[in-house]
Amino acid sequence: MTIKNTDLGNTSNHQKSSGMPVGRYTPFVPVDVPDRTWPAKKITAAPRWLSTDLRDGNQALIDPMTPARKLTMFELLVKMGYKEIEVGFPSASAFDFDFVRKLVEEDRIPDDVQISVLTQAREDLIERTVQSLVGADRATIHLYNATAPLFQRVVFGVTPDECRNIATRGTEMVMKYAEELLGDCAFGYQYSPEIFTQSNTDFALDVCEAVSDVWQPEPGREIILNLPATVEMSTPNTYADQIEYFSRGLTRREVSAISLHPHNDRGTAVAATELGLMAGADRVEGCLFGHGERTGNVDLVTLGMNLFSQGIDPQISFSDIDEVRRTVEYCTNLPVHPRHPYAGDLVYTAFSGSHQDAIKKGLEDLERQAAERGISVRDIEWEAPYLPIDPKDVGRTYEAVIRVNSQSGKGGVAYILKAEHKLDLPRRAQIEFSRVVQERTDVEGGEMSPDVIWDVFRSEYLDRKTPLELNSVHTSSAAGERDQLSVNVHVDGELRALDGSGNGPIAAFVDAINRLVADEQAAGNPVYETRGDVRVLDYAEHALSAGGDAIAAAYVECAVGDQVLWGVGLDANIVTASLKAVISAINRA
Ligand SMILES: CC(=O)SCCNC(=O)CCNC(=O)[C@H](O)C(C)(C)COP(=O)(O)OP(=O)(O)OC[C@H]1O[C@@H](n2cnc3c(N)ncnc32)[C@H](O)[C@@H]1OP(=O)(O)O
Ligand SMILES: CC(C)C(=O)C(=O)O
Repeated sequence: MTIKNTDLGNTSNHQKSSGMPVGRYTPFVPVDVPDRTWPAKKITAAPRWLSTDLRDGNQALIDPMTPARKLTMFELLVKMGYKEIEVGFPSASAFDFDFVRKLVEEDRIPDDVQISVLTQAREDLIERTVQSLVGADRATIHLYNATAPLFQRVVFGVTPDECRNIATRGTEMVMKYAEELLGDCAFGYQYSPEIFTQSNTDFALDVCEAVSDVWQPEPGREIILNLPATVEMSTPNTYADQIEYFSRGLTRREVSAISLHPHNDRGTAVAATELGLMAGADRVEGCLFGHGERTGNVDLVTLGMNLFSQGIDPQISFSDIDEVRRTVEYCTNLPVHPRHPYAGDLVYTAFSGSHQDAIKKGLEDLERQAAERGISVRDIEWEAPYLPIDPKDVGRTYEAVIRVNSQSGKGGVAYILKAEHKLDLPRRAQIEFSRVVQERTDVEGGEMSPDVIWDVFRSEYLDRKTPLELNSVHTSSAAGERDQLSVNVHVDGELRALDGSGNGPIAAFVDAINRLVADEQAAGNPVYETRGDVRVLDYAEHALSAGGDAIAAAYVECAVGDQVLWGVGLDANIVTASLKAVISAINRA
């Protein structure tokens, strides 16, 4: 045998330069943490969450939320369990200011919820921001300025000392106006060295220490130091290194909450957040479904559900994920992607045959275990192929789990017949019917809905009335004797009385049919000339439901001449169901 050399080029992997201007980009330089400890850590509890849907999420929308939509979003967040909610940038617009006023004046903030508001470090904006909170029982004022060298040079035109000064002066002004205007309000303080990821970590730490010197955190008077990956710069481990480095270097650590605020520029915000938590962060800021500037803030739904799927309570309820999704779509006017983790339309759906087969077996295994242990499936530890969580835990249904198109196999089709119609087809019948479905999907393309699958099944197995249709059945059997059977059958529309005998009613019925064919052939009836003998090869039956008036399903595999086919019969009487199944196979021949 000769083996052809399939090497297409000189390089080992056949790939060629893209020709794209890669030389314009420089790799990120990570902070050096050779003795990092975070890789060995585990996340064992939910962090403190802050939703910034109404601020970072809102500022990035094509159509910022109207006051009514903002209120709907606020109420959703409260209902889900968020206790820290950034409600806006009050100095940005009358809309934002008025919304905060509405929450305060209409007493819409539950006692266990802390709202926060964002401001630049500019005196007029700080004063206006604090004014928006007058009358609030508690609130957090969040101040930011950029510490990254690029921003110092290009945006602000400041030296590092001046940059630090913007932060400390801003903090002083927040304290001044809050003390002047907020009376009894228990106000908290949050500072963000913006573009933390692009800043020198030592410098960001230095600015945060200076800000803390002004705020003077102590027990009962924490400072939140929020370290934004305003732009996600590199692989998630580099963010975790920055967080561990910062956390270790920070003084007054026990009275400082280290907060993560990741964006998703590289598509790894969720991973960066999880590693950041392992690196010691206490708190996470993000948006539902990852709304927010550019590629979005980190997605709070994925983060929360990732915890849930590990057996850790996210302390946020996602039990009606579709309601959460619908509300967010309404408020943001943007759709959630069908493949969005945990919530997308397609994420609890398998089209492909091998996935459907494995899921069907997995769900059956859970049912079997539940029956053996005498408990509900909902109390069984979840373990199912391809499904990281039970769709029912987020209010989705099994019905949507398996859907059928041209990529589907017998498992999916069988699952739908079982889930929707309680029909548990024998394996070879599954294979046969999935071919029938495949022929349809190959011709028509697209998805075949459970209703259409059922129509196809009925017309293929249950609704055929020619050449035979059962009219009535009489059987008699005595111990040790063969069953005697008399049936009235419509044969091509004409009612005929047939008799047969055999070991059991099915054998007796087949005998009756074979006698009919033999008689007609002997009489020279051309219709029966080529009709072969009927033989039963396999048989299965089950009840469709429990109880005395249950319907029985019978499946009979018959050889009709040289064809092998399955027939299906449904009837309240099991004998009638079996005979109908034989007729179903014959009518299909
Ligand atoms: C990463 C983030 O998401 S940060 C939040 C960003 N969100 C928003 O900006 C939404 C709301 N913002 C706004 O509506 C407007 O920016 C306003 C109303 C707050 C301010 O508007 P303007 O006064 O027109 O200023 P503008 O936003 O253009 O800011 C630019 C000026 O502010 C300075 N500035 C920007 N950020 C800050 C800051 N955090 N602290 C102090 N000064 C700042 C800039 O250096 C610049 O100064 P210059 O005019 O002397 O060059
Ligand atoms: C204001 C800060 C926290 C911000 O939104 C960011 O840096 O992305």
